[in-house]
Amino acid sequence: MTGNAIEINGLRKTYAGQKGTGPKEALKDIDLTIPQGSVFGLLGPNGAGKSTLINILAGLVVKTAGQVRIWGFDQDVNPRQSRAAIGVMPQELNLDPFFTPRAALEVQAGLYGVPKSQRRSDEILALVGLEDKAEAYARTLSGGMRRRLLLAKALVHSPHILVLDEPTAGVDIELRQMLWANVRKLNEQGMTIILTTHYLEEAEEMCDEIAIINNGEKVAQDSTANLLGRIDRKTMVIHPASAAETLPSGPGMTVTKRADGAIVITYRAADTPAEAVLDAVHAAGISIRDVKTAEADLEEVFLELTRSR
Ligand SMILES: Nc1ncnc2c1ncn2[C@@H]1O[C@H](COP(=O)(O)OP(=O)(O)OP(=O)(O)O)[C@@H](O)[C@H]1O
Repeated sequence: MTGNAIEINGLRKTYAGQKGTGPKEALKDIDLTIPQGSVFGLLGPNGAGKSTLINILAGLVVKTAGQVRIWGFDQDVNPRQSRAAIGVMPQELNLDPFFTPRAALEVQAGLYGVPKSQRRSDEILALVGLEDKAEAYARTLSGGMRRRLLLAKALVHSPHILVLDEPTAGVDIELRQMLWANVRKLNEQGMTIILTTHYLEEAEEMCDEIAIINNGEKVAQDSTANLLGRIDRKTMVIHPASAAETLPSGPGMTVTKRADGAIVITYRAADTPAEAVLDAVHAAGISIRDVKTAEADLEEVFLELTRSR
C-alpha cells in the first residue's frame, strides 16, 4: 500500500495564557504529509512545537484548528481508528511502579481493545530485550529498562505508525543501538516511524525524510539527501609538504591557515570545481602531503534554516 501515513492541514495550537502571559501560539498553520513506510524525522530547537505536534497525533493535546488524518482516518470523524493506527513512545518515564512489564503490556492491550488471543506481550518483551524482567516490578527497573518498556507499550496494538519522542535523549550507547536496531526492524516490516531528536547526526543516519519546525512553523521538509544538498559549501583541508609561504587564492575560495599549518579552503561546489582549488594550491607553490574534503552536515542546514527566524 502506498500513500500517506499522516496528513496534516492547517494545524494550529494556541495554549491559553498562564498567569501574567498572553496565549501561546505553539503551532501556526502547519501542513505536513508523512509517507507510509518512511522513517521520518521531526527536528526543531527547544520550544519549536514538536511535542505539541506529537501529542496532537497521539490524541493527548486538543488542536485549536486544522485537520489531522492518521492512516487515512480523520481524527475528528474517526477518533478510534485514528488512535488505533498510531503508537507513541513518550519522553517521560510515566510507568505505574506496581505493574510488572508483562502486566503493563496486558493493561495497555486491554485499553486498546486487543483481544486476549491476539496479544503478543511475550513476543514484544523479547523484542525489546525485557523477557527476563517480565515479572519484575516497574519500580525495580533501571532507566534504560523503563524506556524499553515504554517502547514495548507503544507496540501492543500493532500500530501502523510508531512515534518516538526524543527516544535517545540521555540514554547509553547500548540502549541507543537496541532502539535503532528495533526501529530498523519494525520499519523493514512496514511500520512507518516518526521520531523527534535533538541529535542531528542521528536524524541524518536514520531518517529518509525530515521536516524542520521552528517557532511553530514548518521551515523545511525534504528528503535527507536533498536537505543536505541545499548547502553547497565544501571544505578542503590541505596539509602542505613544507610550511606554505604564500596562501592559494582564487575566485569563490575562502582560504585560512590553521595553527598546525594546514590550509583550509571553503568553496561552493557548483561554481568551483575541486580541480580549480588544487590548481590554485599548486600555483601558490605548495606541494600537497595530504588532502581531506568535507561536506555540509545536517547541523549546518539546520542552523541556516532556523538562525534568521
Ligand atoms: N501546556 C502548555 N501551556 C502553555 N504553553 C505551552 C504548553 N505546552 C507547551 N507550551 C509552549 O508551546 C511552545 C512549544 O512547546 P513544545 O513542547 O511543543 O516544543 P518542543 O519543540 O517539543 O520543545 P522541546 O524539545 O523543548 O520539548 C513552547 O513555547 C512551550 O512553552
